[in-house]
Amino acid sequence: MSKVLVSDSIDQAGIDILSQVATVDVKLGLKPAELIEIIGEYDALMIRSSTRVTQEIIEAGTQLKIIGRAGVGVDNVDVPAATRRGIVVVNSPEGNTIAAAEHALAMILALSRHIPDANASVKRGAWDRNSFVGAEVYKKTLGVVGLGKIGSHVAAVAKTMGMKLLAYDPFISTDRAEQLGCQLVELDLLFQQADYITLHIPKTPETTHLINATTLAKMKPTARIVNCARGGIIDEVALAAALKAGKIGGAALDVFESEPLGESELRSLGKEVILTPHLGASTAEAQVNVAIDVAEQIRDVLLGLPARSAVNIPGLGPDVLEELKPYMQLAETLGNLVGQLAGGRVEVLNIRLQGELATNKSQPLVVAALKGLLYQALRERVNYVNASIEAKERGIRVIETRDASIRDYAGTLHLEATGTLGTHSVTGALLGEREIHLTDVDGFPINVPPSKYMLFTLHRDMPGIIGKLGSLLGSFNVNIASMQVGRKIVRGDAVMALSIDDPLPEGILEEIIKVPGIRDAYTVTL
Ligand SMILES: NC(=O)C1=CN([C@@H]2O[C@H](COP(=O)(O)OP(=O)(O)OC[C@H]3O[C@@H](n4cnc5c(N)ncnc54)[C@H](O)[C@@H]3O)[C@@H](O)[C@H]2O)C=CC1
Ligand SMILES: O=C(O)C(=O)COP(=O)(O)O
Repeated sequence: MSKVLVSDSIDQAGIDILSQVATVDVKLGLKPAELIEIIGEYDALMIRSSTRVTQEIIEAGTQLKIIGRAGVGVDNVDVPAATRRGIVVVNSPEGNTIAAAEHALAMILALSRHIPDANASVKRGAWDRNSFVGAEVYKKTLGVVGLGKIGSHVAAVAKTMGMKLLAYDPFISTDRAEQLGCQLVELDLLFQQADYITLHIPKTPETTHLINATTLAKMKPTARIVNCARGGIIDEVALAAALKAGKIGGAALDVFESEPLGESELRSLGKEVILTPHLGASTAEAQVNVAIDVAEQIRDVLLGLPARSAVNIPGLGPDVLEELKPYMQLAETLGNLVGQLAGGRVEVLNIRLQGELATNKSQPLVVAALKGLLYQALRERVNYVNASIEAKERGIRVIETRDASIRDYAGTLHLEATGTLGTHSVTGALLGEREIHLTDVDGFPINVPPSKYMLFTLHRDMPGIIGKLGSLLGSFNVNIASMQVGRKIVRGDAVMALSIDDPLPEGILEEIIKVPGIRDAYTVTL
């Protein structure tokens, strides 16, 4: 019989499901060393946010087949390490959406009416009505950062309270935002105009310390900020300083850079600050939902069936996978590339299967292309199972075509993304030992294997331009691994594709665009 270790507090409904197929041990509050010592005995690990599943733990889990996160965020799991070891990581993407959204809404109202401090004062025996005069949310502006599942529900409820809604989410279409009654705006405008700011984004390298001394300085002195998403999106030291200096009006935090919250200036602040111990998902309903959702997936995987919300393994049959895997990798790379060239909010994705590929099953390739396209928005949380739904929810229209007559390579895949910043296209093929090659960028023929860090320029084909770009990159200590120019006519427009050894330093793109003859430049990380 399989063995499952439950190392965080999970609703009994989940334990009951697991017990149908496995011996279940519930061991809460294990220290990392204790977990490492025992994890080798288990086939599955079920957790919430308290257990940190590090690479060391994953490597000690020699029998592990699945890690189930009874909740949304998998940032406490080293997903790449699990993937490398072939361990499926599953979560419950929707089980606690309402709970987290309602907690954020409760925070907005509690901040506005000083409910926690007023309550504490009455319980101390006082009857002080003057210290707790609040503010109404009616007709105030709410800035929603991240208009995904939780952000959308917050927006819908806030709308019914009479709030004006601004939203920032570079991966959501204008149509989708409008359906929710939100005006999509740039982040700076949201910071300047919002009376309330609520964060509903994942923690990624781009969102870490998104709220810092500089962005706090842009907010109204009365602005109140709520974080029920992830600790670390707000720089807590900068927030405490801004609150003390009266640069913003208030803050309500459910999540912290380090949990449990240790020594913190935030604890010493008054009624303008509300702190809760990561309670967003802690409702009876959500805990039943996530426990059942994840326990069912653990049960299925232990029985050899696919999981419905795997964050790291395709939910496709092994036969299809074997045959299409190299093309799926091609589709995913092209999706990721064209999404970055398009610059964020893609509204239409055209996928054309060309040559021999035109007779193939297209669905897995479409899903893989969407997974690549959404990677910048969702990171490890987008997978082959959820990519189509996630794209649909973001209002991305997918158009699929086939053209067997295009025969410059055996089979090529062509992706064209149209977004708010224009249209870009890429084509790729598999060459030799199934090696991915880019064969066209924005209509210009090239032939380069993609690399982790790349720079593309659109320029006029004229003498000296390559040298100028090379010297400019050299002056920023950027090492070029390979370079190729694609052009249609001599001295006409051309595309340059450069593979570089490291990410491009900040500020250099602006310098590149200033080089005479260069019209545009894009940097991508694949
Ligand atoms: N406090 C708690 O107990 C809970 C916290 N959470 C957290 O709430 C957050 C949101 O969860 P969901 O709505 O379920 O996720 P979701 O994936 O449905 O939505 C996230 C949204 O953020 C957007 N986004 C990604 N990068 C962005 C960026 N740089 N700038 C602006 N928008 C960006 C995405 O396009 C997406 O629409 C996650 O961090 C999750 O871990 C979730 C449940 C409970
Ligand atoms: O689902 C999430 O992302 C959460 O943050 C909830 O965390 P928890 O399961 O309550 O420890």
